Amino acid sequence: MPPPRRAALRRLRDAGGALLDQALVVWMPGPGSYTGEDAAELSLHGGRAVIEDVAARLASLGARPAEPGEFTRRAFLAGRMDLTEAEAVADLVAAETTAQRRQALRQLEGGLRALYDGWATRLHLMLAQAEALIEFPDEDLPPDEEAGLAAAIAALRDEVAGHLADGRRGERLREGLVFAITGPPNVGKSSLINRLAGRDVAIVAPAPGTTRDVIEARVVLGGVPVTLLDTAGLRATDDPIEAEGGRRARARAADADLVIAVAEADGPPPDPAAGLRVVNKTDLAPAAGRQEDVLAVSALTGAGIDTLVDALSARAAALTATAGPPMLTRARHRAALDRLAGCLVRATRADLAELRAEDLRLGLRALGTITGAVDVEAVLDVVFSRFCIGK
Ligand SMILES: Nc1nc2c(ncn2[C@@H]2O[C@H](COP(=O)(O)OP(=O)(O)OP(=O)(O)O)[C@@H](O)[C@H]2O)c(=O)[nH]1
Ligand SMILES: [K+]
Ligand SMILES: [Mg+2]
Repeated sequence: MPPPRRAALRRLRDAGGALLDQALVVWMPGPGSYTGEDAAELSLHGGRAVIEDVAARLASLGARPAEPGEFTRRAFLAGRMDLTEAEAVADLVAAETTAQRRQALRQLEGGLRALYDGWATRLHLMLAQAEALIEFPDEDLPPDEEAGLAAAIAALRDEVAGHLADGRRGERLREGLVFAITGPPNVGKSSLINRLAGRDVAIVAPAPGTTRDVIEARVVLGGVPVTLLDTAGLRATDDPIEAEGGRRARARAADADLVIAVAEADGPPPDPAAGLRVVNKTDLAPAAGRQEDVLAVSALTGAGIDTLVDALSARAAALTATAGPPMLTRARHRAALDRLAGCLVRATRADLAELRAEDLRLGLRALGTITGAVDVEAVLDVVFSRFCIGK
């Protein structure tokens, strides 16, 4: 082995002494390693045979391949990170865009951990106070103890509520957004998705009712991964296949983060209820695009497409803007914080001091499941099963 944390070139050999590869070898003794345990890293020439033969030799020496997320799981169990930081590792590995990478790194650096640990410290303090008020109701506690506790619980209740009311911006950035293109048949929805995706994802044809299935294209807008959906044109129809297309279009649009309603330049205007309104085919009727808050484009000539991309990028950025305090990034966190918020609301209204203390205790438990401070076994498999193998 080379000296600790120094890369050195070494010859790797099989059981009979035959050369397997030349490799860079790094030896990282615990506890100062990623998992806290002794670890060695081999940088091999990447060929399949090299990797298989070296892996077989390592297996014959007693090693086995890691489970998904096993290295990070061990790092968590060794106390080198909390669960929010472990999840940030998975997010960092999966990050497709700069904004996602930044959010993951911020969480890996302990942004969420600091916030939640701070809340846990305050809850512990409140719980101690609440219990003191049960144990020694008439003794020499300062007279404003009761009022101070009530104010502290109310303040945390409001902070948690504020953190939850973030428009799901952190989760949206982590998961990516969905923008659905909708409108009547033949207005050029498929032509538009092909323009925005920069490739031929959807069939374009002069006949109305061409698109039936929902067609997806992944793009990056404003640093955010966005799945664009092209949908069937909506109209009354006797054709059961087209009707099913319409049903799918409505269902997907209902779940989308943004609905882009498209209309034709010489037809009725786009749906006023949509998040973004576009008039297409302005090459045929140029005056039609001059309505307020409607973007005029031509999927055929490309006119106005840059402005549309800018508008979509601005929406994507606004839906995921994560300035200020660290953002909630996962449904798992949101579920636990919803429980905490409920406990705090009950604690502020509790008639009995004993019930108030119990609500604070339950709130602390809910918070602890996020960082991994309590109930660890129950959440570990959920967290680490989502990792890629090798991390
Ligand atoms: N002149 C002109 N024609 C366009 C424009 N955009 C699309 N078209 C044409 O309009 C017709 C319908 O386009 P599609 O993209 O298939 O329209 P769609 O809304 O997806 O249609 P359905 O899937 O049937 O609802 C095709 O013949 C296109 O070539 C445009 O900006 N200008
Ligand atoms: K069509
Ligand atoms: Mg279409």
